[in-house]
Amino acid sequence: MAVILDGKALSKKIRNSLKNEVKELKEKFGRPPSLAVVLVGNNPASEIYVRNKIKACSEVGIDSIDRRLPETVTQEELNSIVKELNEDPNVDGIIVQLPLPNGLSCREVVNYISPEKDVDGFHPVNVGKCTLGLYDQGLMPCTPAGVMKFFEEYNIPLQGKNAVMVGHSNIVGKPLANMLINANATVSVCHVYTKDLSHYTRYADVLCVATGVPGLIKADMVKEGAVVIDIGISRVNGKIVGDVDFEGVKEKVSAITPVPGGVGPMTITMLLYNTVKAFKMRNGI
Ligand SMILES: Nc1nc2c(c(=O)[nH]1)N[C@@H](CN(C=O)c1ccc(C(=O)N[C@@H](CCC(=O)O)C(=O)O)cc1)CN2
Ligand SMILES: [Mg+2]
Repeated sequence: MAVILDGKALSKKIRNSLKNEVKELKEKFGRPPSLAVVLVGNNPASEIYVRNKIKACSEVGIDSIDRRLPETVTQEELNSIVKELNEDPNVDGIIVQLPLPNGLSCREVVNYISPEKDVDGFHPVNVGKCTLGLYDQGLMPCTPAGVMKFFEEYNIPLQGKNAVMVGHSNIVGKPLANMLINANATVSVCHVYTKDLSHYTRYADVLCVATGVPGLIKADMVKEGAVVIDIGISRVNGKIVGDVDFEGVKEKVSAITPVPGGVGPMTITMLLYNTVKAFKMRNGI
């Protein structure tokens, strides 16, 4: 029987300890950590994620600033709002919810965020620190950092294991592949152009999948006893599903994340974690 890697339970545990830490920081510094969330336009999924982030902040005592901007905002206006937030001493973390509407460059605006307030870990300075394994010196991207927390919590060894990352996005695939390399796994990165995907996936002791293709990974594509991390989220007939055929694959593997309730909640938990970390780093602790 596979162990179901429970992102809700792990999130609860981390959020409880953050709540205590936030209380102490507030007593010591006179204000709690604060997160600014910038949302452009009205993508319904983004609105839900932003609402969940703000609610999660308030549950642990983190202040939040909700900046809603119309779809018609220009790149210059968006950049200058980020600049304002960079200069606001009472703001510790800044995120720009993705995806942005067509015509706005995500890379340009992310490059405007001060690296020390970049709690998504998307700025090139933080990407560099992630690649170098300098985790304590910067802010690491939330979803990959959340995945690494599963390995820690469930004592899943990585050293010398064959790890396969399916998906090479800047926000998940590339940083997670680097974190796995830093943990001394032997890492292969596959993506939409990979020929014979199952040649790689069948070889994986640890299989991480972040493609957004529902049900891409079937039972015959995974190794017996593997650990499977499903980072995909799609809506199929109103139901939220991952990239892995959970029902089939769970019979064969030693551990697997469900969707929903696996990696998703950890993304928001690590955002809270990074906001507290940014506050502490900005206050010299
Ligand atoms: N600026 C950012 N934009 C985006 C990020 C990000 O980390 N930073 N990641 C995704 C969306 N995302 C957070 O923003 C996110 C996605 C999913 C979940 C989550 O908890 N999923 C639940 C299911 C929730 C549902 O859809 O009902 C789960 O898997 O259990 C949290 C955060 C893209 N944009
Ligand atoms: Mg994410």
